[in-house]
Amino acid sequence: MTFDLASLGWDAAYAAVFAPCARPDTRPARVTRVDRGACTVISRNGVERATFAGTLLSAARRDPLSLPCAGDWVVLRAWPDRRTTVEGVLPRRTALVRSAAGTTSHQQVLAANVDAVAIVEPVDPEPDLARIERLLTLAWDSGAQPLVVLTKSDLARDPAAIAAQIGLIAPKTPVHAVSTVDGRGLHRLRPFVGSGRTLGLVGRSGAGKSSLVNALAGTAVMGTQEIRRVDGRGRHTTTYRALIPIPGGGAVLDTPGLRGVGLGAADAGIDTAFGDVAQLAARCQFTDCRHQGEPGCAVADALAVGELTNRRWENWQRLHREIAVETRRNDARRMADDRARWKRKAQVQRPRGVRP
Ligand SMILES: Nc1nc2c(ncn2[C@@H]2O[C@H](COP(=O)(O)OP(=O)(O)OP(=O)(O)O)[C@@H](O)[C@H]2O)c(=O)[nH]1
Ligand SMILES: [Zn+2]
Repeated sequence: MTFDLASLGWDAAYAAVFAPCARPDTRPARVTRVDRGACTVISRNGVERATFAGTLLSAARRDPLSLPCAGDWVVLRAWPDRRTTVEGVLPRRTALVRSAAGTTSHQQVLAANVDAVAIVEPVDPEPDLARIERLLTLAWDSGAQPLVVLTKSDLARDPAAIAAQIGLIAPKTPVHAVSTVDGRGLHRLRPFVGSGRTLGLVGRSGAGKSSLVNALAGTAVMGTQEIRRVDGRGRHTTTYRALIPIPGGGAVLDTPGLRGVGLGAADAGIDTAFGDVAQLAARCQFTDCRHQGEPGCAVADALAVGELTNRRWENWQRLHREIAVETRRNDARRMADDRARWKRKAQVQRPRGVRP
């Protein structure tokens, strides 16, 4: 069986980056999931399992984000003893990165090389606006096009009205209400999983991501919550990320239900996700306005007339603080890493028996 990698997004630009690694025993592949220190990939030969090359593992000690993750294009190598290894990861075009809950210093790539990121949020119970804003910030920072998918719209009386409301907090972002029960709205998502295109899904556990994957892929490829509930372990979340090819189309990349999503250093995302607030802030009389009662503050004026809600303003401030703290922490860690590296280097270079 040969698999057409172009349907998964392989193109001339990826081929050009891969070219220097092209050898009779190497081939390109896309990672569909990572678990237990190895990964499942799709190459032209179809689905394969591969372990990580030693060079990859030692690079990961310096930069954990460099390890392969779902959606990555990688250089696969076949060994005479039938082992298959991942030798390298091609540069990511987009990367959805979060800071793990609690340990904000630990970052994790949730999805690589997705063209669009769907923030999946149910209409019932009521959508959580702060969570949507947080995930939009992360999505804009990834480099991919965000969209909001409101699931379970069969449970709402007026899903179009809810979508319009969400549109107000999601500048430049399409908002689609869908239902996997009656199928409404799903056709609007088709273009995002057309041939060569990959749609990433993020959202809390139970938002309806697995059901969406099944509806888009046309088969029950992902276990939904109902199925997992009977496995007796009481676990409700998808434990692995998975890139799933869509028959006749591209792919969808599901991520596990996220509880705490730290923003990391997603400063590039926040100005777009909150484009309206950024524009307001730029209109303040003083360029260094802190929007805390200074004269001529456009933010204060907008809050006074209700053009900007207190809820959105407070969330913007919260997310901004979080990014600032994380950026400082990252800088401090980078400096400590650099110092440690220099120290090691100095020890290696110092001739034996010579004391400084
Ligand atoms: N009424 C209705 N229920 C839905 C719809 N989509 C999903 N559900 C239900 O919502 C629950 C959660 O759906 P899942 O698809 O498992 O949610 P998930 O986001 O994949 O959850 P995790 O795998 O834990 O991340 C299940 O009981 C589904 O049957 C929908 O369109 N309408
Ligand atoms: Zn101001």
